[in-house]
Amino acid sequence: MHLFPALEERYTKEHLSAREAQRLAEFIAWGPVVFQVARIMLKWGILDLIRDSGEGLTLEEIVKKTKQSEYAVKCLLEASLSIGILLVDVQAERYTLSKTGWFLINDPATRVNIDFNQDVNYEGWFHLEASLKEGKPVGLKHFGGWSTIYEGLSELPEQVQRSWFAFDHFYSDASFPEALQIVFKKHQTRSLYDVGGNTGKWALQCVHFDKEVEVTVLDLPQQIEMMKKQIMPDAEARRIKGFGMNLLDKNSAFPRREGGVDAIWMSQFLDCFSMDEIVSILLRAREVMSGQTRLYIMETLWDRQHFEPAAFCLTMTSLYFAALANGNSKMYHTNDLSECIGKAGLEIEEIFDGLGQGHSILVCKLKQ
Ligand SMILES: C[S@@+](CC[C@H](N)C(=O)[O-])C[C@H]1O[C@@H](n2cnc3c(N)ncnc32)[C@H](O)[C@@H]1O
Repeated sequence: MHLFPALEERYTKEHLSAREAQRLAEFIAWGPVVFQVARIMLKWGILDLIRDSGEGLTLEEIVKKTKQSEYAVKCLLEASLSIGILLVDVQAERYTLSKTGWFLINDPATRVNIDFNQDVNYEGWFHLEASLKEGKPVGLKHFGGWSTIYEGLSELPEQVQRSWFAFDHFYSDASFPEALQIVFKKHQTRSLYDVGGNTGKWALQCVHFDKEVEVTVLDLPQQIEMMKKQIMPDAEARRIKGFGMNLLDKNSAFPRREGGVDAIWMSQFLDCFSMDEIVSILLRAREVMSGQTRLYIMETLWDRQHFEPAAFCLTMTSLYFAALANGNSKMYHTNDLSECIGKAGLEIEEIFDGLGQGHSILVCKLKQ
């Protein structure tokens, strides 16, 4: 198995002493409440108050400022010491932030992940085991009876939608500026299919970046409706079309365009499907490709991360796909996607790594 160096260093040998390993085992055993304590410390503003205090705060001061009970604050502060997000001065009995506490407040990725896990995943993960056994998102049922989360996206409760979109956009938005350079500067792109284009964010960036390109967003019909509403106010949106289709339906073909299509763009899209489904989608993409067409697959491939925490987030995200999203997809390893690409009669021409929060772009063309 090929891994980028930071992952090879971490995942191939033991780094912990026996004591550290035992502590980590307990950290895992108490994982759900570790998460909840940290989340509440953020939500109630206790971490912010402590950060802004300069010399730290006492229990009494925090009780007064938050107007929560002494019991509640005491439980949270003591647990926060053990979790490692606070430090205490034993003489003055003042609490200050640890480095980890600082990251909880300031790292945007961590904040997005906390909201995503609380609002979208937390209850569903209770059903992870059944989901893995059945290959179905059993954890989705408390939101609705859809077979995948994508069918229900437009109907999810408002807060759940907010956290879902914030998670999705956080990762892809950061990569769009570099991706535009790759799609429009390296190749002549006058027409582009944005497959799984969601709210039309990338499509809008394309029509602003290139004054001639015509974009067609392919997505589920209900998503296309949402997308159209979102892009409507933008004058350049007249060069964006929507095409509603269910790509899980093997008979659902990509639209044919007179003169062919220069680019097919799939960003954070193929991770929504099993490997067999990916092959089927790529085979249908291939039908509308010519020798000039390039297929750009932008994914967060877990093995290609320069920093291990990013790989950690991705292998955990796979379990959102298992329990909530569809029960059969994941954040893939490069080898998995290459296998699908090859089976669909395509080949990888070039790979760009390290975009935004850890995206890679696989540029593919028809197999010679
Ligand atoms: C994770 S989002 C990616 C959004 C966007 N491309 C980005 O990079 O942020 C996946 C998209 O695929 C769409 N999708 C999922 N299943 C689909 C299906 N069976 N047919 C068509 N589109 C689908 C979803 O509606 C959603 O817009």
